Amino acid sequence: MLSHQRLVILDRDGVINQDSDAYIKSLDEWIPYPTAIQAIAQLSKAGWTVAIATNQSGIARGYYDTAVLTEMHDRLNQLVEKAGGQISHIAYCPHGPDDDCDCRKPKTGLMRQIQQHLGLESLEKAWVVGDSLRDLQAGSAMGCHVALVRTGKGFLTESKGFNLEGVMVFDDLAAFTEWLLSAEDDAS
Ligand SMILES: O=P(O)(O)OC[C@@H](O)[C@H]1O[C@@H](OP(=O)(O)O)[C@@H](O)[C@@H](O)[C@@H]1O
Ligand SMILES: [Mg+2]
Ligand SMILES: [Zn+2]
Repeated sequence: MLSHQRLVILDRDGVINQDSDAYIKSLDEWIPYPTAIQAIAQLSKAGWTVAIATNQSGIARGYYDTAVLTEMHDRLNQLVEKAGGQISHIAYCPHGPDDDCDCRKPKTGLMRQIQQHLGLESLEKAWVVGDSLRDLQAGSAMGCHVALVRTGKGFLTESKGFNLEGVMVFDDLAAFTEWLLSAEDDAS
């Protein structure tokens, strides 16, 4: 049982890699933010557990399949491991908006999958970092701390406004990571 919640759950598109309104449909279209890869490695090296919770409705829409998604996630894991870090679990929702599944954010099924995979009693005190309101809603529903990044759809999400308490806003994942690790230093 992982005792304390030094856990960060990341949204993928728009946080770790560039997003597109045309979906990320192939390995060639999956373009990571270099600073995000470094940030994930930094979190790992500082003893944080990193997991990912991502909606992938492009599968239900027929734009790509799970084999292509696996190629993207293998590349992501390679890059993070090469930078000295690791990703503990990638939870994805392959369903579409009309499939009424339990896992499409803002529902909490992906978060609960990560919780179960890590053997945690709760996700309270874990951090959820996303670029869309649904990411923050899913995290908030699980009692997590939530942070919005301005990359991907984040700037638009911020400009639209949201009625969620306690959302911290950062320019990107690197800025969130720098804040989190320095806040921890100050507290120690
Ligand atoms: O940000 P995460 O959860 O990692 O992934 C988001 C993607 O699955 C896609 O989600 C879609 O939303 P709809 O699924 O069509 O509502 C659109 O926002 C696309 O632009 C985006 O690439
Ligand atoms: Mg996103
Ligand atoms: Zn689903």
